[in-house]
Amino acid sequence: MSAAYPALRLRRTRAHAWSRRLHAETVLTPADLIWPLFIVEGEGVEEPIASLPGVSRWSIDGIVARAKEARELGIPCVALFPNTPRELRTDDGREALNPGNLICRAIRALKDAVPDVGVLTDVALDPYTTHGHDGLVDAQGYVLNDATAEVLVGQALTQAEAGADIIAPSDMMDGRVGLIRDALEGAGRHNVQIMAYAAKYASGFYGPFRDAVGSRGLLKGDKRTYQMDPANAEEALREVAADLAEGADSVMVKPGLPYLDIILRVKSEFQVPVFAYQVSGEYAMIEAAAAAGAGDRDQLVLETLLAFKRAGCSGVLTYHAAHAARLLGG
Ligand SMILES: NCc1[nH]cc(CCC(=O)O)c1CC(=O)O
Ligand SMILES: [Mg+2]
Repeated sequence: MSAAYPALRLRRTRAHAWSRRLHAETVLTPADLIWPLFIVEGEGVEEPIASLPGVSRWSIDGIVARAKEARELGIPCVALFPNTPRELRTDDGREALNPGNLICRAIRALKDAVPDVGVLTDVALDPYTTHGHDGLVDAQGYVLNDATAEVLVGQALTQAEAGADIIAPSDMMDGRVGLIRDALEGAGRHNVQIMAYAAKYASGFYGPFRDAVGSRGLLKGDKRTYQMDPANAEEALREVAADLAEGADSVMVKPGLPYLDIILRVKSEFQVPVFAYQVSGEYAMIEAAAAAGAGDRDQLVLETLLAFKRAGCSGVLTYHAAHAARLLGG
């Protein structure tokens, strides 16, 4: 028997609900959530995504409705991902630069109808290319860094001109954050933020997302020459340091749960706003577990989201955002 016992009873503060609330070290609120939304052409369209049960692609009117729902629920920001029509996808992804493309029309509609909800946009070419890669590929299929970064600058400016509040480069090219920051400053867009997908891993958890944006069947090979090796943690700190030095306002770790150690290390090393992306495969895993009766859905959702807060995140991108906000009384 320990000498401290019975004076030390850690169970004492857990004995009542009011006391557990009083002693909670971390809180999760709707304000911690960013809601990713998939856009499709048309009017009044909702297309359910089979590998992402409960998540749909919406035409722009539906996206506006979701953003109004976000505002009601206290969710501060939505993230947009277009499913570009197949005939507009090219080897060079040039549709990304079209000011009238699907995502730009959605941004304008949102900033017009729901200006007080933040709009985050993904910068990468994969929803626009015929090969499904995030950048330009050479004859050997290698994704070119500097040539891609140049196009991404144009994509970022196009989104910013349409009204995007947060530019989120998810491509993992070296140097692109600095180039995008310079271009935004040059265009007078001083208050457009950059949330860098700084530590983004070559993950098996992105499958349902690629269905959602329509790139899965197109993707040639994998993304291991630009996304990070899951074996590496120190390299994630270098990635974060580089993006911060280049002007990122916040950094992201992606996927989420398998990389909680990275979140913790990034937060302790840099003391900057860190976000996690609880990605599509993680969402699907929770839904599958709940459907199989392996766990209670609501509890799994709130417990995993709270874990990101505990690890040091300022917020989380999650497909469960609306559901979680409702559970939290938003
Ligand atoms: N640049 C593309 C991008 N932006 C966000 C995700 C994944 C998000 C998810 O799985 O929910 C991906 C997929 C990828 O890198 O292949
Ligand atoms: Mg980098």
